Amino acid sequence: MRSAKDFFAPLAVGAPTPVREIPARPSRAIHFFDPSNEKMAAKIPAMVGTVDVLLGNLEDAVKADNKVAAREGLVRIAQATDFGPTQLWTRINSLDSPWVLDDLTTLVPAIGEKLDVIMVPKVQGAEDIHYIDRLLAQLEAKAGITKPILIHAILETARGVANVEEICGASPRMQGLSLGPADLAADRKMKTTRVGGGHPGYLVRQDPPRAADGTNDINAARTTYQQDLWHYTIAKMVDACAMHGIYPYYGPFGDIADVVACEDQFRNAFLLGCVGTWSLHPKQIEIANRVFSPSVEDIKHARRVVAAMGDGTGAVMLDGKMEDDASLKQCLVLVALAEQLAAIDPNLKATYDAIELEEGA
Ligand SMILES: CC(C)(COP(=O)(O)OP(=O)(O)OC[C@H]1O[C@@H](n2cnc3c(N)ncnc32)[C@H](O)[C@@H]1OP(=O)(O)O)[C@@H](O)C(=O)NCCC(=O)NCCSC(=O)C[C@](C)(O)C(=O)O
Ligand SMILES: [Mg+2]
Repeated sequence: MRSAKDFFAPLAVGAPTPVREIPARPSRAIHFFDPSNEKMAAKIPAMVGTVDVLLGNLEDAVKADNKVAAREGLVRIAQATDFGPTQLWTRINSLDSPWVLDDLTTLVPAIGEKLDVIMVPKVQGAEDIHYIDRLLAQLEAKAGITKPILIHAILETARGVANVEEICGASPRMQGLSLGPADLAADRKMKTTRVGGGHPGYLVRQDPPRAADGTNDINAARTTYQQDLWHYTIAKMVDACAMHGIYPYYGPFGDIADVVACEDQFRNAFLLGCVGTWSLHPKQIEIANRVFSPSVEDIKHARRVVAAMGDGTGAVMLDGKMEDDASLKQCLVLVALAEQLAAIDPNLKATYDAIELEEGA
């Protein structure tokens, strides 16, 4: 374990000083593209400004034969594109793969100044983060990179989930975590065959009604309630991230056609504390942007509570409900998020500004 006083010292002579706080940059949708897919790659420059994060994916979903083309394609796109307010991330290959070392030694010197975050798949424990942390520092120092590249870990093994707290606290570069439901399901030996989302077999059934003779009528029709397979893991991620001042994200929803269930999963994650999710197809960006932006109703209510609470102490009644310091703090989370998003999204700013006008009228 590093001494607390050394935690924020660079891990290589000449590497940039680690950040003390992870910037709260909007990242409602992390949009995945395969830089070796020419049709997809051609669409990326025009997507700048329409999505918070563009992520060049080098790992799974890129064919083994295309790994080099994907890496080189990402370098070309990054060098040729002005990303403006949109962040550029990449997902490198896993640490045990034959490609990851070349991913890092190619990307950092070529586009290190443009890369905001490197997503590391299949992280098992703090040792994986320590390895990337030191290597990035060496590469940054060699290339003269001026701002540290941040690290995002995907939780997609049982060991990773068990070690989630030490992963979050392993480096000042840690930006956040995403759920990797497909690999995680396989590693845990869950009996599912999907990429994220629910399952009709994972349910709770209503108790049987009483029959006339006082016994349970187990043949009566009973409602079933589908449960969320991912609740435990997401909640665990959210706590670990909050504890370390970094950001939790949902992850992929593979049923691209089912936009309704996708929205439900995204909203569950938003309500539980996640700041964003992945988008695998352009149609998921709009869903993510909408779901991970506080609604007009929530902001209206939050601003009323802030106004009613005055100096922030005590308790007041609003619409028949008690509001106090703790509900005020929840409202301030929403108000702060709305302000961050309005700063980069003019449509949202206009929507939130209109609430103020309505209130002032
Ligand atoms: C699902 C696929 C195959 C459907 O691709 P398609 O071409 O069949 O779809 P489409 O509806 O026909 O596409 C319409 C248009 O949109 C384009 N397009 C389509 N997708 C994109 C995109 N992402 N970005 C930019 N453009 C895109 C596509 O090229 C096409 O262009 P066109 O109109 O000119 O013909 C395709 O969208 C895709 O490959 N998406 C990315 C998949 C991906 O990155 N998967 C890895 C992340 S999930 C994961 O790794 C799991 C995890 C965490 O590891 C774990 O749980 O363990
Ligand atoms: Mg995976």
